[in-house]
Amino acid sequence: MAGKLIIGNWKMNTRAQSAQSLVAALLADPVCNQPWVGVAAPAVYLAALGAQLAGQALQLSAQDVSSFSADGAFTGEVSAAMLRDVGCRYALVGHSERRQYFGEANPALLSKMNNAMAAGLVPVLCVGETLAERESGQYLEVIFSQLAILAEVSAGEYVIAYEPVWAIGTGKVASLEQIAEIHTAIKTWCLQNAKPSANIRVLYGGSVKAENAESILKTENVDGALVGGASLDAGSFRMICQAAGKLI
Ligand SMILES: O=C(CO)COP(=O)(O)O
Repeated sequence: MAGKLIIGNWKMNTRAQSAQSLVAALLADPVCNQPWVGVAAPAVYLAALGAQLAGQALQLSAQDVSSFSADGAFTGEVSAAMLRDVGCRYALVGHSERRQYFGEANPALLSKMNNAMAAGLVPVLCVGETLAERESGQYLEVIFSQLAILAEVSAGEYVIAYEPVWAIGTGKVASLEQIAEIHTAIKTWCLQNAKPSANIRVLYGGSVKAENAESILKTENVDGALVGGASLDAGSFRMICQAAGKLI
């Protein structure tokens, strides 16, 4: 499938009713009910949304996946097989909020990537530098060290999302030059170092909105977007999908 991939990351938002209403609005809209559009919903709502999305084009994503794969005594964990069982196609891995608040780091993230792919999910590995790392000029080293697990993953399909931490939820968007630089560097790094993926797609995330989506999506080596806040509003998300749809 050529073209863009748009995933809305709802983070820790919605309730059962509002989650189902949001999905119902997206399903009723041919601009959004597309196989290249997905929603990453809270784990507790995935089963209901999976049932709602059965047979539809719109895809379901988890926001995380366990680093443990076998069923067993791992209290609180949700395995890749469980996510697949309720209809997920994607799982975010290593979102900066998971790295920041839950101490997630490369060894566990490698297991998450492998478990997701083994279960038939497409993991979306999130990478990105903090403001301090950008200002110190070390941002490429930081991103390459986060990508390093891709040299070790089992071969399979995965997606990468570049989300500069300083652009998440802040309204500060990376410039198109900054985005092009990093996306090109990520693809070059992957070609040289990563296990081959079916096709390497790099999404941009960080304050993507209806107003800036088209210019970001047109930028060199940007294969889609991971949308936070704007994905909670069907109208805003629709405009982002519309911008992507024009570029397919
Ligand atoms: O973290 C993000 C998506 O995963 C980006 O969030 P915002 O679009 O709210 O900045």
